[in-house]
Amino acid sequence: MSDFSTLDDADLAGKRVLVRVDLNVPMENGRVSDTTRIERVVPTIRHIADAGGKVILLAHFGRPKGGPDEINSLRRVAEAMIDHVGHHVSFVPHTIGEPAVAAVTAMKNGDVLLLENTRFHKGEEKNEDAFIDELAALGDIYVNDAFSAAHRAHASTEGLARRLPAYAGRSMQAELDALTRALEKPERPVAAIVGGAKVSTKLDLLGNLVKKVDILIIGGGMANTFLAAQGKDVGKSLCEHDLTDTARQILANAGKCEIVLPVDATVAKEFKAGAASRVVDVDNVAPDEMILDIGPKSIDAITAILQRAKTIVWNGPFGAFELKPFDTGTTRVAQAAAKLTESGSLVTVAGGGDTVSALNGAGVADHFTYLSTAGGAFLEWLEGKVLPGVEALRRR
Ligand SMILES: Nc1ncnc2c1ncn2[C@@H]1O[C@H](COP(=O)(O)OP(=O)(O)O)[C@@H](O)[C@H]1O
Ligand SMILES: O=C(OP(=O)(O)O)[C@H](O)COP(=O)(O)O
Repeated sequence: MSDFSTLDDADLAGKRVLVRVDLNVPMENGRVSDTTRIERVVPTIRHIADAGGKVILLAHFGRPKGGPDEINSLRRVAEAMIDHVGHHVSFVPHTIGEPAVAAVTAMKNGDVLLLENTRFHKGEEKNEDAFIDELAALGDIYVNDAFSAAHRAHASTEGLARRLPAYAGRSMQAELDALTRALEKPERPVAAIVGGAKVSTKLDLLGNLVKKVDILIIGGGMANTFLAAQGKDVGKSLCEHDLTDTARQILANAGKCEIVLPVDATVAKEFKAGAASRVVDVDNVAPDEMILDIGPKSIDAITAILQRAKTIVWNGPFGAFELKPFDTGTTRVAQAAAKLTESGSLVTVAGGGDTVSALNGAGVADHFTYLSTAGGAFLEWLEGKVLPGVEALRRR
């Protein structure tokens, strides 16, 4: 980590420290359902607070469209943080402007304050100078502890690092160290598992990923788009029909990489826990049904691949794991991977807010080689891409 200044290099006492964290945590019924991302930033928060700095947390939540909304407010996340941080975490429902300035001005050394969702301002995702200026006015120094958002060149992940003295936080350091250690020279065959729901933002990655891995296993909503690209009727499934051309190109240009798609699926007519479901081959999904998980034949095929792989990298669940029984595919594959890790025959690295939540739910999180907080950022790092949030921290 000699490329970066870290908290060990920073003079923190009395300073207003803007700390970018990733609090884009899974929520169920209005409550944080997995606290991994919160737990991972606690060492940085405590270090700054204990050194007498004022900790001003910046984070995004969800993908709000055009301004503030209650569902994407960080208020409930602030409440969930208090148990973990061991300090009171104040919350102000503003990111910039007079109320944010007033809240920062009232802080004492060692206080922790969370500002409202940075994405409530269009300048965040556009990385606009005017928004960077408003954020920079709230702090003396900047710390980035959000590796999982480092693939975004946004004001709070990239712009601020160019404006203020910038440091890598403890979690940022730990992620880069752990991923480098586990995956710099991976034992082959390497299998990547990519599933989940962020099809449009992750599909493009697969074109490069097939050049890096020996086997690409596609699941979740991502697989539905590939099945549609093969001309199958996926009914009401989560599917990006306008990306089927991209999916077809990825299949056509896979080269030596073996691409594995589900052969069967658990389908239902309703997107809810306990919905009446049936198992069908992927050719037989009815127009009013949606694929909510992979089926037993697919689970067997994937666990057989794990037996011959030496390394797996995994982002994105195989199904809508929050709704039982549609967690079955993810849980069964995760349990098989954990067993092989324990026996020493497989290195298992998984990442992503929901993926980690699913693996925690499956009771295997402690048995994987490494769990990253990052999903998309982890995949981009794996592709060898420059991550803007990491790049901006490098000493110049
Ligand atoms: N077949 C499916 N249909 C609908 N949603 C799905 C399906 N498979 C997976 N998902 C959803 O994908 C979400 C996680 O995707 P994503 O955000 O890409 O993962 P991560 O946060 O780990 O990077 C979960 O909320 C899960 O319910
Ligand atoms: O949850 C995140 O990414 P992930 O789902 O790929 O793990 C990050 O907070 C980035 O969110 P974004 O994909 O809306 O930019």
